Amino acid sequence: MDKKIIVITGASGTGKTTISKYLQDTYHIPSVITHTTRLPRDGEKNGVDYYFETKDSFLKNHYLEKVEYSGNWYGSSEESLNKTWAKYDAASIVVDTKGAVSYKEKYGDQAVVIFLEVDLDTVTKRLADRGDDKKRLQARITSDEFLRDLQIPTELAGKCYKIINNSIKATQESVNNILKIEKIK
Ligand SMILES: Nc1ncnc2c1ncn2[C@@H]1O[C@H](COP(=O)(O)OP(=O)(O)OP(=O)(O)O)[C@@H](O)[C@H]1O
Ligand SMILES: Nc1nc2c(ncn2[C@@H]2O[C@H](COP(=O)(O)O)[C@@H](O)[C@H]2O)c(=O)[nH]1
Repeated sequence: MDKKIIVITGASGTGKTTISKYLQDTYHIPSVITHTTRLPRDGEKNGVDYYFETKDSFLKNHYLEKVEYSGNWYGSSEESLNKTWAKYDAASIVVDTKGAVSYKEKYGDQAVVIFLEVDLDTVTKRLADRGDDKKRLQARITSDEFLRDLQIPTELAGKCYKIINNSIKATQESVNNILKIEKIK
């Protein structure tokens, strides 16, 4: 079987991490851990949620793609993906839409892109309920990157699955169907 990378994208708070956890828990599809210079949120652990980096240590790694998002750097490495593919046929990764475009361009049909959409009021409430710091939340939801990621980028038009993540149950059903269509599980 061709190795697959399930690229989960969409604006901050649309449920990308929730879906990657669902893939891990239900289908044993592991998530490729990415690197960031942002500080950990309550409960986040180094090597589990992210590799947390300083600005200096971030620059020392080699990335397949890297982006600046709302004032912090994020990057993912080809080496991490290849290590995961050595053990599993499918992996997932959570990235912004710029990262998703990079994966689609590099991996073509091997990259199954899922774009999550939630309306602005709902996503703002979910981020506040998640416990995001009020000042940072305000900066994030007004950032160019957040506003850009509310819509599918033109490069991915017709090349990704869109799920409107209103109900978690319905979203999980949509994910199950995508895995069937893509013959992943
Ligand atoms: N369908 C849903 N209904 C209600 N709450 C949801 C739903 N999906 C996710 N959530 C909640 O919304 C919050 C944001 O979800 P999550 O952290 O998965 O988003 P994200 O896209 O990974 O965000 P970020 O990019 O900022 O890391 C979480 O508290 C999560 O539990
Ligand atoms: N292009 C990439 N985007 C990434 C990567 N790791 C995470 N992300 C995305 O950044 C924003 C902000 O994340 P947060 O955890 O601070 O809320 C979000 O859209 C992530 O999906 C990466 O390596 N490359």
